[in-house]
Amino acid sequence: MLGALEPLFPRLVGDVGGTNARWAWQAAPGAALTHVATYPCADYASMAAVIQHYLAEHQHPTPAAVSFGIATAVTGDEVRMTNHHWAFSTTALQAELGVKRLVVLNDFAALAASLDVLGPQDRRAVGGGQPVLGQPIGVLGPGTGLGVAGLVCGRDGHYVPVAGEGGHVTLAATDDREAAVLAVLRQRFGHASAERAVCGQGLVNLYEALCQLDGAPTLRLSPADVTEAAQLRSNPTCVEAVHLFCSFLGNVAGNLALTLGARGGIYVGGGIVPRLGDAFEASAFRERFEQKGRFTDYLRQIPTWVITANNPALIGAGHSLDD
Ligand SMILES: Nc1ncnc2c1ncn2[C@@H]1O[C@H](COP(=O)(O)OP(=O)(O)OP(=O)(O)O)[C@@H](O)[C@H]1O
Repeated sequence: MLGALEPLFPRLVGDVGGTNARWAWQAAPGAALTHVATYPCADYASMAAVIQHYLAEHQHPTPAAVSFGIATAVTGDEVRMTNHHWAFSTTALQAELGVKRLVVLNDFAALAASLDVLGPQDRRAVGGGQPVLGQPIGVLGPGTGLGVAGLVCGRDGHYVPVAGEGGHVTLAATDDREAAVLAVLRQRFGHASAERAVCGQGLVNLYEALCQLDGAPTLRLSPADVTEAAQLRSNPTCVEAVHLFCSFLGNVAGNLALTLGARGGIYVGGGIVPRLGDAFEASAFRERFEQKGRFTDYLRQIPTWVITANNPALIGAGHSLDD
């Protein structure tokens, strides 16, 4: 029989994406997370280096336990990031840090692990629908990549995160313009996955595909340039790129809801959607989420929320040390 895990404190919890590594400290059971700090991954040679930098900067002792979510599939001791060059062995990292317990999990599994404790103040609804208690929940979020995970409820009422690599599912079109854009992406990448359109670089890919289709000059733009030009309405191709981004995200979110039977709701996380502001609510996201033929009524009942809580994945990483 499995015994309960010894509660180890103090703890370091983290959320490591392709661009940013966020860390926080939890001194004792039930204590709030403190010393939340974000570091650009590109500034550090390795995972151990950024952790040691955080601990030194905040003058923390060696923690008893460390848990972090990371943007990749975690399938064994060797962990290699999808959108960044860091790779490490979990056992070697634990030895290097000198901690009693180290938990490494997929970043969206960590985010999923926080969802059942989020309250109405931690999310903003986009569209209608009501959550059904005890039913599966889905979460997806465009950032450097596109993270996707689920949360399913066991017979004891306890929710368990399900990690997957749903960002790499094949993207589908819902109209002729999307089909034309997909053809360009397929030509360029071979496989046009959801992540090729629905992430930071995806915004740029969409913009460039539209320029190619329309025979327009292609500017060298960053993801932030695309959303800024769309917000200012200074570049119609950028406006359309953001429109397609939201449309594809709605389509993928609807697919996730159908696949999981996510009548507990779908959450949208990641760094990009909150930056779109009100434009996201006014976008095609919800319409595309619901637009699934004979299952439109089913999807209409499912709420979709944008996560507004600060650093929920850090809370989820902490929960993972107790499970
Ligand atoms: N204003 C903006 N509009 C659109 N995209 C932006 C904006 N600012 C930054 N980005 C893009 O957001 C992405 C980073 O997202 P996020 O902050 O969620 O990072 P992350 O957690 O490291 O990512 P991930 O977990 O997906 O690996 C980058 O691709 C960046 O170019």
